[in-house]
Amino acid sequence: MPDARTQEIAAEQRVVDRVYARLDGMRERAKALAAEGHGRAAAGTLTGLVERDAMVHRAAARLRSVDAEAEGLVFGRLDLDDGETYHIGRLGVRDDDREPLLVDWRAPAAAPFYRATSGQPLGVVRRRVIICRGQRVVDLDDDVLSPDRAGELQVLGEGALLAALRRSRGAHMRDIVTTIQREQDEAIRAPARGVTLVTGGPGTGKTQVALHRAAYLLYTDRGRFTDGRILVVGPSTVFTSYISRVLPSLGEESVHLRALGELVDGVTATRRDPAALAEIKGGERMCGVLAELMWQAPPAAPDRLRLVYAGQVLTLDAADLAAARRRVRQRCAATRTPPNAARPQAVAVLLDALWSKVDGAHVDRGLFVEDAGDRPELHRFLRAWWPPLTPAGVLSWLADPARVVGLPAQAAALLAASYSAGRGDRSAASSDGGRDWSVDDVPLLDELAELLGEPPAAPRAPEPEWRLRELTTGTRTVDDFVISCGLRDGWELYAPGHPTPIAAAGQAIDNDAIVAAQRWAEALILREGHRVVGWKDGFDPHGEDAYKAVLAEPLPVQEPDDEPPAEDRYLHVILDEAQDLSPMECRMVARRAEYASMTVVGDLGQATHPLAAGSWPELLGRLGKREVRTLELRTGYRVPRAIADYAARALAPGIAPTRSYRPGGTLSVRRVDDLRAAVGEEVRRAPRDATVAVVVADAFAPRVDAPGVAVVPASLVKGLEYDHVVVVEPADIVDAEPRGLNRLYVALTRAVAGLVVLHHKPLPAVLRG
Ligand SMILES: Nc1ncnc2c1ncn2[C@@H]1O[C@H](COP(=O)(O)OP(=O)(O)OP(=O)(O)O)[C@@H](O)[C@H]1O
Repeated sequence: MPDARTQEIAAEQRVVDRVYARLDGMRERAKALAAEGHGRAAAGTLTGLVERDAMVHRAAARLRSVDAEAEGLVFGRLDLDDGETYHIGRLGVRDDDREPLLVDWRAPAAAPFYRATSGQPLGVVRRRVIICRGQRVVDLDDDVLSPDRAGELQVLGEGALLAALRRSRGAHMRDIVTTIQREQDEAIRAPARGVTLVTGGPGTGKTQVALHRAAYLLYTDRGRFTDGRILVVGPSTVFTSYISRVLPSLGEESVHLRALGELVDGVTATRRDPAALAEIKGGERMCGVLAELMWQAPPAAPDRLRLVYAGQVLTLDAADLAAARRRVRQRCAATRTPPNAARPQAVAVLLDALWSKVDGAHVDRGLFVEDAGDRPELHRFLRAWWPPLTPAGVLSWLADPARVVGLPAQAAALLAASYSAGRGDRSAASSDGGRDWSVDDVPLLDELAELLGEPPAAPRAPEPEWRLRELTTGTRTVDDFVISCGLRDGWELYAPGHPTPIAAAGQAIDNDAIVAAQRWAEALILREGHRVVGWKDGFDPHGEDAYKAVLAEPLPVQEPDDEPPAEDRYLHVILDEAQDLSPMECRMVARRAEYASMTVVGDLGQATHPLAAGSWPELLGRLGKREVRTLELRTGYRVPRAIADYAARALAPGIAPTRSYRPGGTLSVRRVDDLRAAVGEEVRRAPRDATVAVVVADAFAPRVDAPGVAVVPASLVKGLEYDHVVVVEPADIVDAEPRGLNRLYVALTRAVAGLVVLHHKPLPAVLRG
């Protein structure tokens, strides 16, 4: 006779088997639907159901393939005081009669699984965590909620939580859907609108909350948020790669996950600049530097323009051209025209400047403008003097310190040096590929993209002929389009409301060939946004020799779209490690969050950027967001108590240390003579299947690097965790940058099981004693 526990496991196994059998049925239905092609496109509930089945099936198939080790689809059960029971899983599955077999963990009915305590049972009498390996139930963990245990239970599903915490780290973060804790659940299920700020110390699950929240939002409003409308931003590509499996393991893939260095299309920046440079590039003063820079002459711009007109050689020298460039900028400032849309202004200013060089009152200005404005040599000159600009091209100009306007000389020199020496490419015309941009450059590229405007798709045609050739025969307007055999040879086309012809066909069309003239007029009318539906004879009230009146109707007008293009628009932006954003990075994120609600996640105690905001209101102000609901996570699940207490010595004053839930952990602090040898020894000593990281000051990394040792520069360790961490020479980490102590705090809070601190120099004062 099997014992009670074995029987319970067998009962849960039957439920799990039913769920998988049902999923197989859904797969068959989805396959049949695909085989029928689009024949079943008819709308209706049945189609809706089949679509949903196909979607659930796809998600389930994905869940199974993500991670062979993943806990199964079914992981929980709630027994309620009214006798009802629910099984809870990674997605919702219904049986043939539409009765729920499995409740999605994000559904309201599943909320008590993460919220009920003995003090506040929410109708729950028992919460059960079902532990599966694939499709097999291997264990159960029950919480019986009863009033006499009120106040006793600190965490939900303690057995399952401890088991989860004991599992060794893999290369990727795993989801926590079976063991989400109450305060985490409140943050995950907070309403989507406005700004939700989630704060908490290292290891309190902020990143997990951010990712589970993305999955939650997709569940609650899939119609709105699906197809890449949620953006998750992390600090580095190492970090985004580390967390990249969590959402797929929750069955969700349509979220955009990007590191800060990847927010601008076509750029993948992974390198960070040293603090002094990051401080210059991250400051809002750079907006002014860039706004000045983009109006400067491109490095390859010619400094002389020569044009022969009516036997005269007209020349604009470097000073004339510099003055012309200033005038173009003035004209553009008045109309807020960006440089990439300013070619017409550049043409007009150059023609003005050339006209000022023409000698003789007998020359007609209109004829001069018409002739000179059409000259190929003028347009060749313009292509080099006013080329379309790319953000990458313009940013590279900063390699010349003389171009940096608005920064002290020392900062300008430092900035310029970062773009020379093979970094970047000074040519505006070349493609952006292959440049070694730093993460700190990306907001500058983004800013420039906005300032420069889109380059015109094709070179602008010179001023239309008809505008330059206005007739002086007095005012006439017509009610319809009219082609008229005009005062001069050839045909003229009049448009309703225009006192002068909008086009003249000159000699090119034979006056007798009316059909040819009509075809010519038709093409122009179409360009004006009208369609010709017929021709009729009439008479010209103005008395020209011959005429044809045209019947035309407007082309359907496309309603202007108030909303920006869909691909530019995120509806929710989740920002992890937000404490570290510079003002320029905030501007870059704010552009993407203009139409979005936000979840901002971070820990001021881990702020390492020299320009990091001093408070959350300051950071939210930089993001242009105000209304905010704040949720704080207070319990740490990563760092064992002994290590957390030691790390807290490096915590900035005024910030409360995190209460650690994780048991165990070892800490060792040693002074050694040979750091390299000691590091090697520590790495060899670590358990075979454990993840190990050696964290060192960035500049020190090459000296420790040795075969088999995973050396992580301190600047890249944020957000990551390892079973064992060896922190090498804390004094170097602290001395490397203005917020070195915060950096050290980050490094000391990465270990899940063991922390070893190795030093040769004296320890920083806060760690002594
Ligand atoms: N409810 C939970 N159940 C199981 N594990 C959890 C839970 N909450 C957090 N963890 C684990 O704790 C570790 C830290 O989580 P996470 O990285 O999300 O914390 P964080 O607050 O973002 O940390 P940091 O600020 O250092 O980046 C992870 O291994 C995570 O899986």
